Amino acid sequence: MNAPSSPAPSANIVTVDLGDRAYDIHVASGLLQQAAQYLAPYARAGRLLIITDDQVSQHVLLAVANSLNGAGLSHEVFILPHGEGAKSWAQLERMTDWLLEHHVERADHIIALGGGVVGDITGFAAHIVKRGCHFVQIPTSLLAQVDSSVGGKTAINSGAGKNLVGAFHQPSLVLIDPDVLRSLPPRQLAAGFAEVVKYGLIDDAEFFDYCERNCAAFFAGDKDTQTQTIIHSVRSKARIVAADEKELSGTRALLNLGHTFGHALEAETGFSDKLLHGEAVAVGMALAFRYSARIGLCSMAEADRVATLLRSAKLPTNLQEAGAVASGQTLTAHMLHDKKMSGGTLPFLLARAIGQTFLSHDVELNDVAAFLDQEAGLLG
Ligand SMILES: NC(=O)c1ccc[n+]([C@@H]2O[C@H](COP(=O)([O-])OP(=O)(O)OC[C@H]3O[C@@H](n4cnc5c(N)ncnc54)[C@H](O)[C@@H]3O)[C@@H](O)[C@H]2O)c1
Ligand SMILES: O=C(O)C(=O)C[C@@H](O)[C@H](O)[C@H](O)COP(=O)(O)O
Ligand SMILES: [Zn+2]
Repeated sequence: MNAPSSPAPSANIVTVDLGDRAYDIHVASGLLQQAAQYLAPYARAGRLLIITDDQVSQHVLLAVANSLNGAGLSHEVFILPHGEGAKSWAQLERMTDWLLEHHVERADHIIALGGGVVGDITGFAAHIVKRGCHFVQIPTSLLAQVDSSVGGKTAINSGAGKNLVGAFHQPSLVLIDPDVLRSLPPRQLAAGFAEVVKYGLIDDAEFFDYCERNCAAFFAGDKDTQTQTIIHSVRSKARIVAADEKELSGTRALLNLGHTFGHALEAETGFSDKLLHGEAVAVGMALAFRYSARIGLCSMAEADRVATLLRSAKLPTNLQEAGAVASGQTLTAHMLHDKKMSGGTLPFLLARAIGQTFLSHDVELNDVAAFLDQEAGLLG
């Protein structure tokens, strides 16, 4: 069901154009105070099931709860522990048991209120409970607002690696209120900015310029800059997802820029708050550009420009800052679990310039390992 919702007068709406699974992303300041207006069509018998985490429940839940209460809608809340460790079989089992105890029905919409962790695991639970129900994304971290809430990649991590058990399952609606970023810790804001910069690096050099010019205002909390940045990012993501929903043609794989390196670093640091996903992606993108320079695809000046912007957002750009100084062989062993692996080879996202990323099928993993040894200072 794609229930109609009357947007707040000032809401910006971006549509993810996926035919009968199309949905809208509403972006507006103060949206959560009006959550009931958007969620009422999804409340079966006047009740909603909300999944959140133990930090978001302290900072954001009240605004949503007040809105629902004011509209006479009841809700039940399931609280995950915060952090990447919650994307686990154990938490998925707890969550699905809870949903079943609360008599979730196939036509129901579960509400994911939180960062990418809450969104990814809730989306996956929605995909499997009763062989598939629906969900609404209310992303509360910058990373979730600009990236994870859009596009329907849902997953948990497995012992073998990142996001290895999951499904494509699109949400029915995405509600983004930039105001909630006020309570987001600065380190988490920076982590989300890495995925923002990614859109510039993929195919939008002009947006990369915008990020350079507006980075200071963004981190100073300028509301207009933050809102425009979020809107531009979700437009990019919606466009790429609509072109290649299930990552079949290579277009959506562009969104994986920096992630082959990044996921290996997250695995090496134990999927913990030692290295956040966005931080791992920042290091991964800097590495992808330096590797592209090493093999003569782009200039080192271009790679330096990427690292400079990431550093000005206080993001790590090398293995030392990531706390993941490991041998090339160790890191490339993690990469063998990458979901892009095909026929025993791993395509890599490389770049000819800022805004000119492409999927290369010619990369030798041994050469990547040698590059990483050099980056780690293990070679002369
Ligand atoms: N599905 C996708 O397309 C996709 C895309 C990118 C990332 N991801 C996944 O998203 C996850 C990372 O997401 P994330 O960076 O949002 O991490 P997260 O969900 O752990 O949230 C970051 C932290 O901020 C807290 N938080 C969130 N919103 C807050 C707010 N408004 N105020 C105060 N605290 C708040 C959370 O409790 C958490 O501690 C990773 O697992 C990554 O793999 C998925
Ligand atoms: O939506 C996509 O497609 C992405 O690749 C977005 C990434 O930022 C995100 O981290 C995604 O989960 C990584 O995809 P995966 O397929 O490698 O798990
Ligand atoms: Zn990512």
